[in-house]
Amino acid sequence: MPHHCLKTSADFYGPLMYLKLGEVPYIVVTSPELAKEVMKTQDLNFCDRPNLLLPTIFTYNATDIAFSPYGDYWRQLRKICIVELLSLKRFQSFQSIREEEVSKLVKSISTCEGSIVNLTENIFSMTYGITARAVFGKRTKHELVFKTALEEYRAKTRLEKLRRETDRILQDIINDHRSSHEDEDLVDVLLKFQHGDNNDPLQNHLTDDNIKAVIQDLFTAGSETSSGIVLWAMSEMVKNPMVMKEAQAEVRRVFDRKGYVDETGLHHLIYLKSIIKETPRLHPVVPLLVPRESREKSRINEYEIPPKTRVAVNVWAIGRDPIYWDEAESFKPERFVNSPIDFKGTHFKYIPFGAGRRMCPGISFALPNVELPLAMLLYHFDRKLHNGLKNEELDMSESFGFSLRRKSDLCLIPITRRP
Ligand code: HEM
Repeated sequence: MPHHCLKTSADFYGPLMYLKLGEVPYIVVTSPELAKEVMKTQDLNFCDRPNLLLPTIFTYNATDIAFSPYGDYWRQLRKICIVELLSLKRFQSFQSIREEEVSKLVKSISTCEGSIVNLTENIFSMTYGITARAVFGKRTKHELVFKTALEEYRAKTRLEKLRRETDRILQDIINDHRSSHEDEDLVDVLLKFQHGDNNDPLQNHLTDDNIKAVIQDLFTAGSETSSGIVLWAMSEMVKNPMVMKEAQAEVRRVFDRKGYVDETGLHHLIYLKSIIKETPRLHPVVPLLVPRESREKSRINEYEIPPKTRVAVNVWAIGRDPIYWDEAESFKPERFVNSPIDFKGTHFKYIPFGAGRRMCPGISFALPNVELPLAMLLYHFDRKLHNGLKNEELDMSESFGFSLRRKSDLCLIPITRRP
């Protein structure tokens, strides 16, 4: 795991390391102070993205939001993303989609009472389902093919063939949207920016390829990451039964009168929200953040940093550093109850969504996709491990790809407590 090796090196060499990978200069940052220097004090210099092979193939020559170079085009896309695609109004409009998809998950698990359920597969399908409906609407017949193609991208196989396949699917989806006008989804919103009647020349010139690049971003960033947090949180609760018990008691206390879980009561779940904060401290799904690149020659402390130096911030190592966290390796959600630390990228010892100009714009979209399934699973089911495995024996090994996933699927036996 690169983030493990880099932590070991940082323990020896210190929180600012300079590496050359072949000809490519890299700095690796492993402290909150230096993370703040890079992502706040000198954010304007370090907010470019490097030209990487995989995103170039995958995201139409890096014309998406996450990998496009800093400049007017990125600024414009980011604005569309924040004001139009991921706005509060838009997020609220997808509430019923989220509730329906999570209820479907609960129903499907209930039918497997007493037998082994692969929660990893189920959670990924649920978040793909929510994202597909939000981005493509109901109209797509391609969801499964698109999802499989993304999985294969993750395995980095048959890249060129896959790129052609996903391109064909996305073009089909765009064409379908041009010819039918049902409830507005995110593809419809993006299409408005092709033929908008506003005066901004850039907004009128989003090409089909630009739109496809943004769709890929929303799909990958929206599904992989949220599923990852749900599964890591559930795994930590299985390993720490007292935490599970307290979370379950809270959810049932809040929702028992109603008899079911919906989004309106989620704000009462103070302890569950702390679990959701504690999870990416130990298991950040983007452990080195998305690489940045410096635009000019600069200095950090007494060191000169050349232009076009790539930057990795080891969020995974910072989250486990005993200098900044008591009992750093233990899963202790209590540390976040009544704590001012939030996801907004202002507390640099805790930046699972990044910080600064390139910070994740999808936080408010992501959180209900994590809170709602966890609350529903805790409300309806108790669970046990199969093969007589003890809680503390649950394997927590990681697999590194687009996001940091569990290496083995999380499989549990559900016991229905609230039908
Ligand atoms: C638990 C869920 C999520 C986590 C942990 C997460 C984390 C991150 C991180 C660490 C970055 C890089 C930040 C940096 O470079 O400083 C990022 C960027 C990004 N995320 Fe998220 N993300 C999540 C969910 C989402 C969702 C739901 C969306 C959209 C639907 C989204 C869209 C994006 C985009 C477009 C970028 C690129 C921003 C830019 O370069 O300007 N993310 N995310």
